[in-house]
Amino acid sequence: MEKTAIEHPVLVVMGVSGSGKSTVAGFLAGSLGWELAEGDDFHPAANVAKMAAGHPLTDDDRWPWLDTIAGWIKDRDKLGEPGVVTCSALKKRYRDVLRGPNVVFVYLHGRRNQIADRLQARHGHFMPPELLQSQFEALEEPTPDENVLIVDIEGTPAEEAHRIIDGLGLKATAHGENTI
Ligand SMILES: Nc1ncnc2c1ncn2[C@@H]1O[C@H](COP(=O)(O)OP(=O)(O)OP(=O)(O)O)[C@@H](O)[C@H]1O
Ligand SMILES: O=C(O)[C@H](O)[C@@H](O)[C@H](O)[C@H](O)CO
Repeated sequence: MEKTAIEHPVLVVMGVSGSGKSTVAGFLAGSLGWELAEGDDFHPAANVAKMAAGHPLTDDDRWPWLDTIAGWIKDRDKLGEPGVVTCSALKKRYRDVLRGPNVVFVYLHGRRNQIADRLQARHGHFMPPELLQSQFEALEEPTPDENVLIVDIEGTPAEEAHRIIDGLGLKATAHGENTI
């Protein structure tokens, strides 16, 4: 996509479980000095329990969660502040809930095997690696008309964040921990 001309963008870092949303969003928000929200924190407890028990969420499980994230995005807009939020946003109709004048999607694209390896190596997270198959089944990749930057999940998280900042024509302003 073109470099963003939006004055206060909210970057929605999206992709299947294990694509690196939380990790990369941390570097992005840290480097840009922008507010960060973790989409997983907006899930009702029942959703987390369901996933932890090995069951994929349904559309009905996801609508209230998406509404909450959309609310966070709108609040940033009202404040005239940029931000970064993680959200799997797997289907086009989920992204329709999140879309807005200030929203730019950043899709972390990777091969299934590569992501499966990362999930196998990840510990202490409620999401079981076995749900990756269902995540790919639900996935409708964003198309170029969706105001999206597509990023391959190659290199270190800091390198990925650097490519995103560059690709969107943004400027890293902050220095310190978790910056690029
Ligand atoms: N660029 C990278 N290179 C190597 N490992 C990475 C990279 N990005 C993320 N990881 C690792 O891959 C695993 C998955 O990343 P992360 O938890 O950020 O994904 P996620 O998309 O937020 O997953 P979920 O949706 O399940 O919360 C983590 O263990 C993380 O440390
Ligand atoms: O839409 C979904 O199925 C969920 O949002 C999942 O993607 C989880 O939230 C996440 O992957 C686990 O951290």
